[in-house]
Amino acid sequence: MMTPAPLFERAALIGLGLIAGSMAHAMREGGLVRRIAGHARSAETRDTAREIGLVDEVFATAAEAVRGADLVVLAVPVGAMAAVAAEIAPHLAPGAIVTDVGSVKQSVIDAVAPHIPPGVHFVPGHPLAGTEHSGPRSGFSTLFRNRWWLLTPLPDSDGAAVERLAALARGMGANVEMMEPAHHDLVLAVTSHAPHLIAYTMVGVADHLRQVTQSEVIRYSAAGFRDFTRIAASDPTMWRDVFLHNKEATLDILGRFAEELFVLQRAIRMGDGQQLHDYFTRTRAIRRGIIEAGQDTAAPDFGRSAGPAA
Ligand SMILES: NC(=O)c1ccc[n+]([C@@H]2O[C@H](COP(=O)([O-])OP(=O)(O)OC[C@H]3O[C@@H](n4cnc5c(N)ncnc54)[C@H](O)[C@@H]3O)[C@@H](O)[C@H]2O)c1
Ligand SMILES: O=C(O)C(=O)C[C@]1(C(=O)O)C=C[C@@H](O)C=C1
Repeated sequence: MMTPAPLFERAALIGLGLIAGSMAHAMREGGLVRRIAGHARSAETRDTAREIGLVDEVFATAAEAVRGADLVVLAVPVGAMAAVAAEIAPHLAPGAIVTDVGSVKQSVIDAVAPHIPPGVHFVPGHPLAGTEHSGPRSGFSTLFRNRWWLLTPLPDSDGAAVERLAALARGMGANVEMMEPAHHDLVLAVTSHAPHLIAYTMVGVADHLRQVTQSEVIRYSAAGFRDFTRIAASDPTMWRDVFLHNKEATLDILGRFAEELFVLQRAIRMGDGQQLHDYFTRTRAIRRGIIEAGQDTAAPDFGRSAGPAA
């Protein structure tokens, strides 16, 4: 059988961490891109990338990496997108597709779009897949399998560029959907950003209790809390940037969360077992609905946390 032609001739991955690394593995495995160039700021990351053969060529500057690329992927923390876009702008090839994988969309669009020259297509995106690990050794080819890859094209985005990028995401095993950037940021504030902040907080509370009681609180943690510790081990720079760049939506959701928490707190104080039971019955149905719809993307066989450690 003939192997289909690659979708892109030359990809440039800017930032060689979990997401770029996983893309490199998946693009190679699927024969989706002919050559892959990469840029990392630190010499240590560049050396590691060369040592493990993560990409075909490694460059010390983003400007060099994007030269001649028909696909450019910005895979740096959200707060670094503007500076990277400004640096690469004069070096982008005409007709190139620029995308990003940032966890927040509107602020990335505001930061990147003004730098994109005419004739270059910017199509923002976000793979809903990750682990608590980071760095060039943490990527693995199955990360995106059966996960969503949301694209948030701009009103004037080129349809053919959007479709080519969607084909790339599908080639890596993802399911592609289009979404408005502001809606994306609200949805992710509920499903990802606020939960991460809650996990960080719970682990902080347990650590504080450990200090106050001088006891091994965390050592005896049960499964539920262990899941919190996994999430709370996620990259500090990435998550600092997510909260600073999805401020309004996250604060809105945290406000709603606090209201619900007070309702349950009151039910416990009042001994209102019926209210607690009704609430938990409703949330159990939501989880069961997700599983019945085949959307349990948290299952281990979808690669969540299954990748190598950083
Ligand atoms: N980790 C996840 O679960 C996940 C999931 C989906 C999307 N994302 C998004 O993907 C992007 C990358 O995240 P990751 O998990 O791969 O992080 P990572 O920490 O594994 O990799 C990021 C890389 O970017 C580099 N970097 C930082 N600032 C830079 C700069 N100014 N110039 C060049 N390189 C720079 C870092 O040194 C690092 O190598 C982020 O925007 C994040 O929001 C992450
Ligand atoms: O599994 C994890 O470690 C994740 O938290 C991945 C996760 C998520 O919240 O689902 C984290 C951030 C992203 O932008 C996308 C995916």
